[in-house]
Amino acid sequence: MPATLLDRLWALHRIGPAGGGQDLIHIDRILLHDLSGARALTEVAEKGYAIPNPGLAFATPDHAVSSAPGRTAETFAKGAGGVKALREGAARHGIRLFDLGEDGQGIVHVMGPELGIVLPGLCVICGDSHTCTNGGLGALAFGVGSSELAHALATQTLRIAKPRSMRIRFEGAFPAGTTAKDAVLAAIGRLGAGAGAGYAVEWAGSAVRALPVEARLTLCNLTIELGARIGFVAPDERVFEWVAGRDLAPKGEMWERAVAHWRTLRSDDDAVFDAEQVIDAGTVAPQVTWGTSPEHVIPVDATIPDPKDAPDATRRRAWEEALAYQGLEPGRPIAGTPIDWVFIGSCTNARLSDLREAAALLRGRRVAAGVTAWVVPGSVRVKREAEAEGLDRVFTEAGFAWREPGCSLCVAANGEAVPPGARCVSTSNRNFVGRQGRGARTHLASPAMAAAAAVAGRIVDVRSFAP
Ligand SMILES: CC(C)[C@H](C(=O)O)[C@@H](O)C(=O)O
Ligand code: SF4
Repeated sequence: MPATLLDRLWALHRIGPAGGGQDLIHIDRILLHDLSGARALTEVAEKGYAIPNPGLAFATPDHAVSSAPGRTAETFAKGAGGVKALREGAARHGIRLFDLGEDGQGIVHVMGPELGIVLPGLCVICGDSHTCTNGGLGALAFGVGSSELAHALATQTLRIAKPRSMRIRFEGAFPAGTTAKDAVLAAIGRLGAGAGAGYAVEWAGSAVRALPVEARLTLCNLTIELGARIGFVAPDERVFEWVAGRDLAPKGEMWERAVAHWRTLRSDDDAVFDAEQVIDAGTVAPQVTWGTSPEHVIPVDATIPDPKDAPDATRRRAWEEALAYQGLEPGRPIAGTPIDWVFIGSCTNARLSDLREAAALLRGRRVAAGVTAWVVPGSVRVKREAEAEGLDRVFTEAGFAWREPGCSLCVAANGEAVPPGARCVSTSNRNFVGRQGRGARTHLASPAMAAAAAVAGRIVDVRSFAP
């Protein structure tokens, strides 16, 4: 029987049937952050659970911590309780914590792959919907609730139904100026924000195989915005090279054995998927969202859609509401829309390669008057590596603020927010109503598009900006 990569990953972790159509599966790594991770550790304490394998869990604060230079857990007072619970729970059980100011701290989905906590083929959970990011390394990774986290901490298992399989292939080559962010936004735009519900998505095709590893993390990051909890790319030699030498990656003889195993993690050529989509990579232009769902996305050289053209009444109403919230008029080009803020950050686009792409656009240029522009590196490592290359100076000389690692304006859960009515081009993954602050208007785009917008003071086609 030909097998999909999902079949293989599932078979590697399935312990047996758990009733009700669910399986009991083994969990290899558990990641804990200052919101859901702190809640899970509190639940563990309340229920009196033991954590038999603390070496398989890792913690870091990222969500409700200030990104201001010199920040501590107390800088954002409302977040301090979560950080305290994370610290106390980690210390009590011997779970490794990458704390504020320490090497390794960062957005949980950035630091996990970076430190080799996440490896190809592992089953990874975190109390966070963007855990699917880790699929970029070929891991089976998904978000869970904090009670499930507590259960997994106590038992190293979870009950879950095997999802159906969907393959989305980008065939051909992406044009110049098109990034993984544009590819996944375009897929969500064409297929819809609910298209992946109930599926695990394997991102495949020649254009995906050609993507660098960090771009695959970006691609998988937005799988949840397509409605699928799980997304992955079959791991290949590029991934093994990227993982090699990381702090917790296997070494020596164990490395050789691991790579031999990882090479088996792929779908058979004749595997059959429950659903399959093929997108011509050559048709994907740089994207920008206009509305309040990631599916409200258009190529940057397109016009803002008219609700009259919506495919049904539900979407017509949604489009009208989105345009009203965003303060946009249908039928006008999205390029040229004046902006107030730019945010380069988040688990989508705050790795070193993302900062390099943005910095390449900014050398010798200045942020437009009236635009507030922030870079929030994804982790302490990203920040240090960027500083070693002088990227921080490129950003600050252009007029960007260079801040401390965390989620920051992606979710505005740390006291930082885009002001009401202000328009922000953001490299994050969600443009929901109020996501970046009450009344804030978000336009999702790639790091290069965000940098170009900062310089122009308006939404602009990155292809008209020669580096
Ligand atoms: C706060 C957290 C649980 C949440 C998530 O699950 O994704 C956040 O990270 C987000 O991106 O909205
Ligand atoms: S950066 Fe944004 S999307 Fe990623 S985990 Fe943090 S809040 Fe969620």
